[in-house]
Amino acid sequence: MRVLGLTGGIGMGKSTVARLLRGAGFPVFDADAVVHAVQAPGGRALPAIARLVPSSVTNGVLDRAALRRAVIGDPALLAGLEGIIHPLVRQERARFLARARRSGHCWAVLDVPLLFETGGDRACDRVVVVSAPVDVQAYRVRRRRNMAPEQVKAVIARQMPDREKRRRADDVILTGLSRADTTRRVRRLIARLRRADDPRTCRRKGE
Ligand SMILES: CC(C)(COP(=O)(O)OP(=O)(O)OC[C@H]1O[C@@H](n2cnc3c(N)ncnc32)[C@H](O)[C@@H]1O)[C@@H](O)C(=O)NCCC(=O)NCCS
Ligand SMILES: Nc1ncnc2c1ncn2[C@@H]1O[C@H](COP(=O)(O)OP(=O)(O)OP(=O)(O)O)[C@@H](O)[C@H]1O
Repeated sequence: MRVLGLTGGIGMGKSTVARLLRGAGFPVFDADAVVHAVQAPGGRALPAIARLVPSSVTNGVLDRAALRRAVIGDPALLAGLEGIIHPLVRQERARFLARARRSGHCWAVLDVPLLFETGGDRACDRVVVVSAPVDVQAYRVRRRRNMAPEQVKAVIARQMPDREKRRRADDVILTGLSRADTTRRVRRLIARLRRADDPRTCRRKGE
């Protein structure tokens, strides 16, 4: 089995590409979903987050917007939060890869926003970077989330610059045009991935 890393800056269209790959039968690990799960009521990260930023947790429920406000612009606090979250994400990722390997898939996809920043690309055979022009990125993030422009800037500043990600990528999927165009680009990517599959060693169940 080979591992395909999928990454890109906030709002670049990564989740959209992940959905298309999942729809084509690829097992996809969603790091953001793991972050959300460990931060949900009863989640494994909650006690430590409540100690780190006490005002963000009330009656066992995390206020993500409050946590975001607290950590954005406070690098030490964000590093503390990442220190809580990233080991849990790594654990879940290992479980996911073991499962995908056991079931004999040709490819497993790791959808991780901070793939390069956390060295996760070292576990990948290929890395796909999802990218769009910066003005499209800013527009999407503003429209979808209730985030002030300076918060958007702070998140983007924390992430590796898009051009650096594209430089390190094996494939780049541009999402600045229509959704139909994004879908076509992902189809072409899937065809490239499958060309190198060896049906004697893996299966394409549903893929
Ligand atoms: C700061 C938090 C509370 C904000 O929550 P919110 O619901 O507003 O955003 P969400 O979790 O959906 O993240 C949206 C996007 O923000 C970006 N982002 C999130 N965390 C980080 C980070 N630590 N550094 C850089 N970008 C980040 C990613 O592009 C991500 O896709 C949350 O993102 C969090 O707990 N982050 C720390 C964990 C982390 O490093 N996550 C990144 C994925 S491994
Ligand atoms: N051609 C396109 N391709 C991909 N996404 C598009 C396109 N046109 C508009 N969008 C929209 O852009 C937004 C951002 O896409 P998506 O949620 O996939 O990004 P993301 O990189 O996962 O973002 P985040 O890091 O914020 O979770 C979505 O609302 C999506 O519907």
